[in-house]
Amino acid sequence: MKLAALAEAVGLDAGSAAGAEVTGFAIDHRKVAPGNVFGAFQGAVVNGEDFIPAAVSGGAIAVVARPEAKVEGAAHIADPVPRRAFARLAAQFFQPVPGTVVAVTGTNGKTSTVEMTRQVWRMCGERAASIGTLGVTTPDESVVTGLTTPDIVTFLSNMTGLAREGVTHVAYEASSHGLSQYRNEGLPVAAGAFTNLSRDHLDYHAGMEDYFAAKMRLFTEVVEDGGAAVIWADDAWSGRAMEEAGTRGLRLFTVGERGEAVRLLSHTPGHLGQELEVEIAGLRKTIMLPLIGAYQVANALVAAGLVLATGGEPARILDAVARLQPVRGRLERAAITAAGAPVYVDYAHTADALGAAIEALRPHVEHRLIVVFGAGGDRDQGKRFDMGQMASAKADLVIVTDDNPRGEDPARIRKMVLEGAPRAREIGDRREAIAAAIAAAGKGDIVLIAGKGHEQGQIVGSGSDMRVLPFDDVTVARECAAMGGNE
Ligand SMILES: CC(=O)N[C@H]1[C@@H](OP(=O)(O)OP(=O)(O)OC[C@H]2O[C@@H](n3ccc(=O)[nH]c3=O)[C@H](O)[C@@H]2O)O[C@H](CO)[C@@H](O)[C@@H]1O[C@H](C)C(=O)N[C@@H](C)C(=O)N[C@H](CCC(=O)O)C(=O)O
Ligand SMILES: Nc1ncnc2c1ncn2[C@@H]1O[C@H](COP(=O)(O)OP(=O)(O)OP(=O)(O)O)[C@@H](O)[C@H]1O
Ligand SMILES: N[C@H](CCC[C@H](N)C(=O)O)C(=O)O
Ligand SMILES: [Mg+2]
Repeated sequence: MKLAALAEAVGLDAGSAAGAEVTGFAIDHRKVAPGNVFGAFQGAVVNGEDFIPAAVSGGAIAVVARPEAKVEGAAHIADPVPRRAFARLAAQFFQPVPGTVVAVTGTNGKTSTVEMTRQVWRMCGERAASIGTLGVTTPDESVVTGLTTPDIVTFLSNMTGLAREGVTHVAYEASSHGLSQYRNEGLPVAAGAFTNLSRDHLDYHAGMEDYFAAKMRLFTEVVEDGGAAVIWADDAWSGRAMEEAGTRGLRLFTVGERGEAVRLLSHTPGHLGQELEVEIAGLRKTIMLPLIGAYQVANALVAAGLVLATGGEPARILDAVARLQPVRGRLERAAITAAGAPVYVDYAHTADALGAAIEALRPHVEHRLIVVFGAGGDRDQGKRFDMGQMASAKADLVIVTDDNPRGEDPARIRKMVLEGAPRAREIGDRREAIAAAIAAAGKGDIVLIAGKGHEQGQIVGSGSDMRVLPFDDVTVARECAAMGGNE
């Protein structure tokens, strides 16, 4: 493919490299191959512009960079927002892509929603995939990727790979990091969904407004013209999200008790799931959702909204929602203790999520709800106090432990959590904390182990000292439950 053709399609000037043949795209100079276009971006750690000479010696024919960057020996495709220009240009190269692509943003519920969207599509007969924290899940396999949102080159090449495998429908997770770094876009996105907004990632974003603005790029820039916005209507930020989508002229699909496209009329928690009365595009039906917790209703219905917005049939969508399978590490029932107390593992790692996970279990608790959790190191510190406070307000026994301390002193992280939960027990070692919770649980109690969900390791140290110690909450819960005994 000639660079001129790719550039013209997105209104960029290929300059001296117009006639050159493009062989690929790279954002890391170490990955540049002859004939590649290099994206030089100012990053959080280093300035990619410093690697322009190395990229050119590696064979880059053109460099997408700010107008003020210095490029010699290759064409300079100058743009004040180089990450965006690069995404648009690269998307011209990575073809074909699946015909129906949707994205989900929000503080909590993205992974669950993309996974449920994939399931609903599959049950409606489509070849569907999802991309997010759990990796890439296709009709044939599931591949763990490590990051929720990969870099733009990996993202677009994954999309092309999926299209070549015959996947026609993809739901992907658009994190605020991914959105603010233009890591997941360029290709036509038919619909975007917003689940909710609450405090997280304020180590990276300047404040809640900045965090919200990053998420809103999904509606203001990423979704294609004439596309749809699916919005959970019952969140404090929903009104503003609707305004943003409305200003852009997107087709609005609101979901929830206040939703119009997908309205939740009632939900009654049962032992193994919940009865939902739902109205979707005028069709009213009562279904059994085979999952517990109000938050899973929200995610299931936003998934239904996405399928509806991309042409799904209401009756088939509701049948599919009634057959949804649990999402790994989201209120996953891991074990039953010797005393008969169920143990759940959940990925709640914000105060809001912790509240939602505890509330999900509350209707099933006869006696006490025991929660074990910690907070991640080298991440938003302000959420720690809030998480402590939420847990102590809503649970009966709180045990504060470690969760990926990374480069921080774990005792200091726990102290910050404990400031919000002064009556909590502190047990740093996560296995011991889980064992203590399980030993303390009697008949009628429920244990919730929060924060790690599907994660397979405890991340300790940073930089060259970083290690991932194998750790799986579900396995540890089972081992501790099998040991039996009360404290
Ligand atoms: C803070 C952050 O998000 N950093 C991400 C970001 O880095 P950056 O652009 O700021 O990169 P940088 O390291 O400063 O480098 C700047 C540029 O120079 C280039 N470079 C760098 C070094 C070199 O030798 N040569 C070179 O060319 C880099 O490729 C980059 O383009 O872009 C990189 C490539 O796209 C990401 O791998 C990296 O994620 C790091 C590893 C990370 O830990 N990110 C986490 C916080 C994250 O993004 N998490 C969210 C989940 C959040 C949620 O679920 O809510 C996610 O979406 O995964
Ligand atoms: N709709 C929701 N409302 C409130 N809390 C939720 C909702 N959905 C999920 N949660 C909570 O958030 C946790 C994480 O859910 P999920 O993995 O789907 O979210 P995510 O947005 O992908 O998270 P991450 O930002 O880490 O990728 C769940 O385990 C649950 O505790
Ligand atoms: N157990 C985890 C959850 C992190 C979720 C991730 N999406 C993020 O905040 O980047 C931690 O705090 O380390
Ligand atoms: Mg996720």
